[in-house]
Amino acid sequence: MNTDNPTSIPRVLSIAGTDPTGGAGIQADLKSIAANGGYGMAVVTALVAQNTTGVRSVHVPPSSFLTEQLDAVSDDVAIDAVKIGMLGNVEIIDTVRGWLDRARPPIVVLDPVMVATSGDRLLDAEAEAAMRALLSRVDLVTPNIPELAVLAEEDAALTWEAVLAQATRVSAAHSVIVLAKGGHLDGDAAPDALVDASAALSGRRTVVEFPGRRIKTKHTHGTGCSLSSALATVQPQTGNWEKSVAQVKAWLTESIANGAGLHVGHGHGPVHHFAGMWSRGGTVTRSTADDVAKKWWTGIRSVRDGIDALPFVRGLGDGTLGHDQFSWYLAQDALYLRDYSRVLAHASALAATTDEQTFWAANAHGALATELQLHEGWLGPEHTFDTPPSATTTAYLNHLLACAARGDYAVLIAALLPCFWIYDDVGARLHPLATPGHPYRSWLQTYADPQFAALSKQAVEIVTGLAARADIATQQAMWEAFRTSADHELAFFAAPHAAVE
Ligand SMILES: Nc1ncnc2c1ncn2[C@@H]1O[C@H](COP(=O)(O)OP(=O)(O)OP(=O)(O)O)[C@@H](O)[C@H]1O
Ligand SMILES: Cc1ncc(COP(=O)(O)O)c(N)n1
Repeated sequence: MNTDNPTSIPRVLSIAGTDPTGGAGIQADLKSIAANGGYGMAVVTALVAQNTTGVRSVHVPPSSFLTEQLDAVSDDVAIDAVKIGMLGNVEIIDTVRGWLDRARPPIVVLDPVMVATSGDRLLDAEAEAAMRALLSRVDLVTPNIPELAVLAEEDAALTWEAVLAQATRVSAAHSVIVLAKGGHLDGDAAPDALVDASAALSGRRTVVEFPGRRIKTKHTHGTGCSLSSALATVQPQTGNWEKSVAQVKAWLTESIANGAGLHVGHGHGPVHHFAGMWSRGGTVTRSTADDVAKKWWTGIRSVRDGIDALPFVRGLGDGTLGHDQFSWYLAQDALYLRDYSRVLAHASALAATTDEQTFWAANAHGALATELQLHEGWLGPEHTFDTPPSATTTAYLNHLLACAARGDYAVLIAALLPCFWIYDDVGARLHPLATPGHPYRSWLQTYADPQFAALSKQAVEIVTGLAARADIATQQAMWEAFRTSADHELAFFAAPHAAVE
């Protein structure tokens, strides 16, 4: 693993030929790298006029220009892994080998491209020895069955057992890990195997097999390119070739299975590199926590305006609120706080992280130790719970307790949020009105507590952060729970004037 990379996004360079139809070569590599979580870069060895039916011609730029491209990347960018694909001829192989010796990238995967799926040669016959010589500079080589035979200087293996034996000889002769690929086998299986003659794989085994089912499709153009570039991307993330192959094979199998759905070309079409990502993650840019916060806050604007316009809130601000109404409100609020604290404790019990567990537990404690104590100061400790709960108080608490009982953490904390956020917002407007002589001065002054504002901010961050990461259905359920609590907040502030003349 490259410890110099301050992010978890590996910077992966593909050195390969082109495919203007996007299914193989650097075009496939860049898609594979992106699909597997890497930042893709590409240096072109050869421009290939090809499509899904075959190769028409190959243009190889001067090797000095290849050197310039390679140096342009390595002079500037820290490279975490390199994937090497089509090299074409001896001069290109030598140029890339010289650059590998200078740049010394930490991980090198070689797909020894020799013949395209269409049967067209992509490597000069006389370059095969140079390709073998390159093996000592790479960590992993990914030959298909015919390419493995060329590397072994033997005839092509006819059975999977013969493939594994041949791969073992190549691994031993060139001190390289071989990923032997069964894509060219007949039958229902499409196995692959990591073969390391130095037995450095886990359990000191020489061969680790990855069984696979053959998908009935003709759309396998670029599978080798996609596999090798995905491995170069995943290996810096796992640091373990067995894990990397298992992960990449699962991704590639899904991508092969969905290739036909792309309807690209009349021959061997490409694989669908983003099949899994698009179907499960979607292509729409997801909302950030800030976006969710803005959307929810705007969504309850009418509730907030309604609260500001209530005689209770206005009267509390200008001091005209009747004492009976204020006492009635305090008594209901005390009842509310007692169960609200229980629901906060429930959120703490369900929290996925200890930070959030602590946050909700601390607020459960705060609701009793700080807020309820304040009410006792006004009502008298012995009378705090004298009053029966009003229908409004019961309705609000039932909503919170039901969310707790259903046990969905995301929905529960969304339901708890309005009590932080709306209270903090109303308080910010009320506390400057605490002028000397105001009958509720000491009450209004409690709204000025910067600690509560900080807790409210933190609650907003936790809830909207979770909503931003949640799937659409959960996000919708969170919004519903949040909006319902906001409606209960409005009803709660309206209730004193309905109950007391
Ligand atoms: N029909 C298939 N079903 C499932 N997996 C397959 C199929 N064909 C190839 N694979 C897998 O795709 C990867 C590439 O294998 P393959 O042996 O075809 O390499 P390749 O010939 O170098 O590929 P390319 O088509 O790019 O030349 C391997 O993991 C292999 O198991
Ligand atoms: C530039 C380039 N590199 C590699 C391949 C092999 O891929 P496939 O065997 O699937 O055609 C290719 N066709 N073109």
